[in-house]
This record gives sequence, structure tokens and C-alpha cells, in this order.
Amino acid sequence: MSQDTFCVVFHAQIPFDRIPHQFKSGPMFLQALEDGLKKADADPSVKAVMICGENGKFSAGADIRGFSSPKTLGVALGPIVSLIESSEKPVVAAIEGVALGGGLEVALGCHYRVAHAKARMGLPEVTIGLLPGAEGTQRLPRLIGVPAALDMITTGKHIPATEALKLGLVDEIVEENTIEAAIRLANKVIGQPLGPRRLSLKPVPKLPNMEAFLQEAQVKVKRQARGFLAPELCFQAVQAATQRPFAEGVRRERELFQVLLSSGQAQALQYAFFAERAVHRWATPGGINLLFIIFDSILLLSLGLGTMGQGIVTSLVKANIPVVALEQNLEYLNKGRKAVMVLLEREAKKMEGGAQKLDFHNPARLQFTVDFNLLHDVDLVIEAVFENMALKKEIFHKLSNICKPGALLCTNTSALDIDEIASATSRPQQVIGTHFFSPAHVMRLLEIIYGRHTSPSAIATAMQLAKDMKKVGVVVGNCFGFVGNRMMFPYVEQAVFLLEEGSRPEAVDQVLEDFGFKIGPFRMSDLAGLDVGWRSRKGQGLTGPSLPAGSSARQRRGQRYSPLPDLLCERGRFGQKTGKGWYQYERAGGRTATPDPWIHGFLSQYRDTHRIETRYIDQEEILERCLFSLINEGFAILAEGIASGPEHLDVIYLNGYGWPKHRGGPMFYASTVGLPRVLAKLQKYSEAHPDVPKLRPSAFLKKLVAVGNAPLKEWMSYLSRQSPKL
Ligand SMILES: CCCCCCCC/C=C\C=C\CC(=O)SCCNC(=O)CCNC(=O)[C@H](O)C(C)(C)COP(=O)(O)OP(=O)(O)OC[C@H]1O[C@@H](n2cnc3c(N)ncnc32)[C@H](O)[C@@H]1OP(=O)(O)O
Repeated sequence: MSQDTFCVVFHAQIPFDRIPHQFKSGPMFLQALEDGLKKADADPSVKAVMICGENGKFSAGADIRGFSSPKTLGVALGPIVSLIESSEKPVVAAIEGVALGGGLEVALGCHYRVAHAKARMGLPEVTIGLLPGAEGTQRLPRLIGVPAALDMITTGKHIPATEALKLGLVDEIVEENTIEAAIRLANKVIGQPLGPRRLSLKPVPKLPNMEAFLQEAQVKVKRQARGFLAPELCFQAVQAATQRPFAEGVRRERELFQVLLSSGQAQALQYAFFAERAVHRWATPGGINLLFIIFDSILLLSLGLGTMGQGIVTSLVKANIPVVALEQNLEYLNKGRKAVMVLLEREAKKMEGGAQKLDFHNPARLQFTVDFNLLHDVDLVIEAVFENMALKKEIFHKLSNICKPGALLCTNTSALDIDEIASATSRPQQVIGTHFFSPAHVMRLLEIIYGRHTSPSAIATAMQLAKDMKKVGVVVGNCFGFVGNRMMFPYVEQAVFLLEEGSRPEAVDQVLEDFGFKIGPFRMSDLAGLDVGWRSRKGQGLTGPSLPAGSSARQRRGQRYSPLPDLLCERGRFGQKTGKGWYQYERAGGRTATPDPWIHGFLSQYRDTHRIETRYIDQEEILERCLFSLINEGFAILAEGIASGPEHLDVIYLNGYGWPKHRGGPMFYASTVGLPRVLAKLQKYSEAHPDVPKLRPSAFLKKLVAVGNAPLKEWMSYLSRQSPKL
């Protein structure tokens, strides 16, 4: 093929750092694309056009940071995609790496698409609070049909090339040189009619039951979205494709895009996108940041095969890390092994048809043992026994004696003091907290807690482990409850106080679920088991036999205390596992929560006993007392240097506590509410409840308001000592 038959229009786009800023996806970049296309069209020596990316990547779409100037992005790309499609010369996309967002929309404008077998494609705009605004919602259903297009557009998932080929999204996949294959294809199709290849001219493939299908899909999207607008508007845009001609569908897509752009939710999700990446960057006080400790041949030992241990082992096997699972006796080991195998079988099923296979029947990858001697060879231990300081110390003392000198010793704890655990060893620099969230093979968050002596390389290794396990690792300092649970305590405390004052569990849960939480505090408590907190409170001497005689029922250490959860536990109401908790369930182990008249009666009796006047509590008060007390604790955490920035707190809440993504995390949410308002409300509630210290506004919050409601990205600059613990 002669060189002059083609114009390779375009080399773009990620990695972002390798191309000049003005060409990323801004107006100059789009102009260059348009100019190139026009030049190719006008040049009679050019017979076909091939579009490819630079350095083996097609395009990750727009630079998300540029969405502040909408006109230059999605909306302006649409006419260029149309220009590609209307070309009288065949245009072939050569997709390598990724084709995402605007990148895939460009490919949809092309007449043919060739992809490398390892390429991934998707329209992830919904995950940043938007919809594909360059005609993607109108072209994709015409190409792959409504069900598959709806799935891709409303979830934003990336699909592998093999799946794209099955769906008809690409015409060909190749193992070798994609660009050469695209040129070959272009050469072959020169002179063939282009009409049938123009997606805007194609009808949307019919379904026998389109209306019923759409109705059902809409209900599903709405149910899952819980106040998140983008999936619902993505749905509406695809629906428009089924009901209107192409040009009208495009107009509807643009209207909906503008609604999302101005909703505030897009801003929150884009903040969350960068926050998740920002938490990968951490440093010690000396500026040391070791991110590249690689341990691809580690033998890892997971100690304890309860629910957490089972999930951790499953995640490790999924991450292809050789693992030895240890239990104290054969009975527990066999029980744990059975549960792990069930989880792994399930995971293997989900992965069927994909490139990766789960290798868990091979003893070199996964073995179960009660033999502590196997500890000699492991590189890393994750202890996952239950939350008991004495037990953990005993285990760490043993680990310190048996494990080889370089082995990293991790403790899975949700609140216990890492320094105290480390003090039982002769190598506190190699002791670190790894707080997994249940179910550990599903939840993305991993809180990584360093103690006073933890070394930077131990932190780096734990961060690398998180990455290998496809989790979001967030490095935090050591304090009771670390970041996530420490912020959760005042939230749950307020929820219970609200019951004392007149609310009901279902009313409080409803308000927080309407806000967007997957599950309210009482449903959550029933799910986790009320006995967990009861055991912890007994350990702290707040209830149970160690409570000093004569203690007041509703006061502890001079502060307000609610005995309500303890009273439920004393009556055997542990939540779902006993069939009764804050709600009633169909049976022990049941999952359907129903408001329980017994609880309502019990609460009124409790108020009578303690002479509490029942009052009506409105939704605003429920929301503010729960959320603002949690946020207030976040400011205290930042001021103490337990976390390096508000992004860390937000990423923890988004990935471990079901905080609604479209609200950007608690600290981002506070910034959108406005810090003066948060402060004023805390002051008001604190005055009404002077015996609740967690409602007293944090000094750091007051300072940020005093300096004029500083924007979130500047908050940390107002702390005199930043991250003293790092
Ligand atoms: C040849 C075709 C031409 C195409 C023209 C396109 C013109 C665009 C015009 C309009 C389009 C509008 C709609 C959109 O496109 S919206 C954007 C849709 N795209 C995305 O949402 C992709 C988001 N990114 C990712 O999913 C991943 O980052 C991925 C690209 C898969 C790479 O993952 P990974 O390898 O794990 O790396 P990181 O996630 O850590 O990212 C590396 C750094 O790159 C930064 N990054 C990534 N994507 C973007 C982005 N879209 N905008 C800005 N920055 C981005 C990321 O923050 C990392 O940077 P840092 O390390 O500094 O944090």
C-alpha cells in the first residue's frame, strides 16, 4: 500500500503527561482533529483514513479536569464525530489500550473498528456524573442493541475486546499490530458503500417487547441509583434513541448532558475520581515515598479463618498471591476451609470466560494448616483473629519469635492500638494495621495504619499489597477507631440519642437512606450484629460487670451515654443473626427488616422510665445531627494529623462505609453545604446537648470558617503542623 493512500490523522491521547496540555482534549486538540479530517477529505490522493492513538493507547476520553468548560468538551466533540461519519472515504479506528468516553465516541463515528485483543472499551461518563455527550447514547444502541448499550452506558463498565467483538462493537480483534490490521482493513474496503456503516442512519434494533423491557430497566436503574442522577438520565438518553430519529435523539442527549453538568453531582464524582488517585500519594515526614516494593513471590499467611479471614484469603487468591491459611485447631480449620472454598467457587464462576483463571486447588497457591511451623517461611502475615488485645499480643509475640527477620506482620483490627500490639514483638518497625472491611473479598477499602515505629518500607509494602488485591489503600495514623470507625462513632451515637428523644429506627434509617446511604445506621447495626459493639463497650468498662456500681444509667465519665443498645443485647436481640434487633426479621438469619412494635413499646417505656419527653424530630435534624457530628470528627482527625487530607477521609467513606458517591464524601459534602452552616448547626445542637462532646465544633472547623470558608483544597494549609504523625 502506498503511503499517500492514507492520512493518519491523529496521535492521541493518554498517557496525559506525555502530550502537551493544550492538546489533551481541549479546543486545540479538537480543532487539530477536525483540521486533519478535512484535509484528508480534500486530498484526492488520500483514499481512506485510519485513526489511532499514541504509544499503544487509543484514548481515555476527555481530560476530566476540563469539564469546567463544557462547550469545549462533550458537546463540541459531537459535530466532529458526525464529520468523521459523513466522510466519503472509509475511516477505520485502530483501538489499542483503552477507548473510553469521548475516545469510544470517536470510534463509533468511524466506519470500522479494529481492536487489539487486550484493549478495553467503555462509556464511563456515568461514573463521573455525566452521560456520553458526543452522540454516543444514540450511536451505541444502533450498533449493539438497546440492552447491551443500556448496560454499558448506565454502569460505565469497561469491557474487554473479546466481549466487544461478541457484541458487534468492533469488527475485528487482533493479537499483533493493530495499526497494520486497521490499514489492511481500510485498504480492503476502499470503494465499498459507506451508507450501511454510518450508525446515525441505522435504525435501533427492535426488541419484541421494547416497552416492557425499558420499563423494567428504568425501575432497576432508579432503584440502584438512590438519588444519583446520571444513571437515570443516561437511561433517558438511550430511551430517546428508541423513540426519536437520530437528530432529535442527539438534541435530547445534549439537554440531558447540560442538566447533569449543572447538577453538582458531576463535580462531586470528579472530585472522588481524583481523590482516589491522590490517596496513593503519601509521604513520611522526611518526604520518603516508597511505592515500588514488589513482592511477586511472597508466601503469605492468613491467621484466623473467621468471616474476615475467609474474605481476606479469597482476595489474596484472587490476586494470585500464594497463601497459607492457619487456624488454631482442626475443627475451625475445616469450617474455614469449607467457607473459603464456597467463596472461591463463586468467584471462579464469575470469572468464567475471562482471561484470568482462579488457581485454588493447587496447594502451591493455597494451603490450609494448623502447623505454626509454616510461619518460618512466610514473607507477610495477616492476623485476623477476633478483636481482643490480649489475644492479639500473645499472637504477635509468637510471630515475632517464629517469623523470619524480614517478614511483615499485619494485624486486621478495626480499632485496637497498633503500638500496643507492636510492643509485644521485637520488630515494631514491621508491624502495621490492615483494616479490611466485611465482606473482605468484596469491599474495596483497606485502611493501612502505621504505628509509632512502623517503617516507610512496611507502609509501602502494605500499599502495594492493597494495589495487588485491587483495593484502595489509605494510609492513616493510629488512634482509637482509626479514621473510618472514629468518624462513625458519633454518627451512630447521634442516631441512638435520636431514639431516646422520640424517633424510631425506621425513621432515622429512612432519612439517611434518602440521603443516599445504601443502608441506615440501625439496619447496618442489625447486619453487623449488636453484640460486636456490646463486647467492645464491655471491654471499655462502659457496661457489664466492670461498670462501677452506682453509675448513672445515662451518663458515663461525665458525658451523655445511651444504654439502649446494651439493653437490646441483654434481651438477646443481636440483630439479623437472632432474628431480632432494632427491627424484626422473618427468622434468625433472615434479611428482611420489618419495623417492630415491640421496639416502639420498649422505647416509650424507656422514655417514661427516664422521664424523657417524647418529641417529634424532623428530617433535617436527623440528617444534620448524624452527618455533622461525623464531619466534625473528621475535622478533629485532620487537625491531629491522623490523615493527610480531606480526600483521605472521603475515599475511606466512599469505599468502606457506603457514603453516596454522588455526594463526594463527607468532607466534600461539608464544603458544598458551606462550613459556616455546618458550624452554626453544630453550635446550635451543642448548646441543646451540652453533655455531648462530639457535637462541640472542632477548633479546626472554627478556624476554617474564621478565615472565610476556605475551599477544601486549601484546608490543610491552615494547619500549623501538617500530618505530625506521618
Ligand atoms: C483517538 C481518539 C480521540 C478521542 C478524542 C477525545 C476527546 C474528548 C472530548 C470529549 C469527551 C467527553 C466525554 C469523556 O471522555 S469523559 C472522560 C471519560 N474517561 C474516563 O472517565 C476515564 C477515566 N480514567 C480511567 O478510567 C483510568 O484512569 C484509565 C484510563 C483506565 C487508566 O487507569 P490506570 O492505568 O489504573 O491509571 P490511573 O487511573 O491511575 O490514571 C493515571 C493518571 O492519569 C490520570 N487520568 C486518567 N484518566 C484521566 C482523565 N480522563 N482525565 C484526567 N486525568 C486522567 C489519573 O488521574 C492519573 O493521574 P495521577 O497519577 O496524576 O493521579
